[in-house]
Amino acid sequence: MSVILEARNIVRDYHVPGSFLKKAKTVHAVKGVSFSVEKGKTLAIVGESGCGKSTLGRILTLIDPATSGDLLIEGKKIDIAKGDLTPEMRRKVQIVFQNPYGSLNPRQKIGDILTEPLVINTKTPADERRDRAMTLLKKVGLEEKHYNRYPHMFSGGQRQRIAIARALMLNPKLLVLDEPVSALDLSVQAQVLNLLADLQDEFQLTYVFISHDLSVVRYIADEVMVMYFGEAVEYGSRDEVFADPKHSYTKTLFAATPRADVESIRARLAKKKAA
Ligand SMILES: Nc1ncnc2c1ncn2[C@@H]1O[C@H](COP(=O)(O)OP(=O)(O)OP(=O)(O)O)[C@@H](O)[C@H]1O
Repeated sequence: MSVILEARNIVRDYHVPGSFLKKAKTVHAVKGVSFSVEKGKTLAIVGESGCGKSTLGRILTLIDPATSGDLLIEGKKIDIAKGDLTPEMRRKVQIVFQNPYGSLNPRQKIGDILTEPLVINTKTPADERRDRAMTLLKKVGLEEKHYNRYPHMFSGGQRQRIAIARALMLNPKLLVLDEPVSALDLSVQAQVLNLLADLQDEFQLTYVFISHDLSVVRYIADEVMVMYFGEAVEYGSRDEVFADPKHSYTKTLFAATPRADVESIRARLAKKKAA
């Protein structure tokens, strides 16, 4: 199995300037985190609000620079302090955000939202851009007629499908999924998670799945990393971590999590394993 992404000792400090009433301070959001993800696999990064998981997700997609550490994409080292990715490297990693209402420009038609990454990053001719957008619309369970509609005409689940299609337009190797289903109803969550599993199979995608929801993580992850105050306190295969959590924080986290109705995801994964 080939490693698509390797993160070595990633650190991110935020310097918060002082004011008349408050002293300046440094927030240590990520404190030296290392992990790797193999092609076609899903690493879930779990932890409660403020543990640094979104910061890490933004570093992986180079939206946010790291203070120090190394990031290797397909073995090639990226300067993450500068975030100077070549267009080719930038295409390899894409992100889907939590909020399907905020992440799509309300003034753009779906066709323009989908083709924009190709306009910005490639010289793909207009007719090919349109063809690719149409193909991906169908792959995510939408229809060609949706191409000329606006985001407000879609439900939350459909908008997240559009955001997933947009992330796939550049044919990436790795998707960072930052709480991609947390804003959706449970039944819609299951549909979107099943879609992600199908797309992963079809395109051999690698996922970094950021979530606070253990019941979702349990069914989609191959590997799990639990973060606590900027540190990775647990890291291993899903079965190991769930069967035998080592850190007291993980034990507390697991004990406090109700099981959600994710039977369809469980069935989908059982089928995948049996195949
Ligand atoms: N731009 C910033 N400036 C200063 N501090 C920040 C900034 N962004 C994040 N932080 C701090 O870094 C820490 C980690 O934040 P981060 O958003 O990564 O956590 P999280 O686990 O993703 O939480 P959530 O799920 O609520 O988004 C928090 O203490 C947060 O307040």
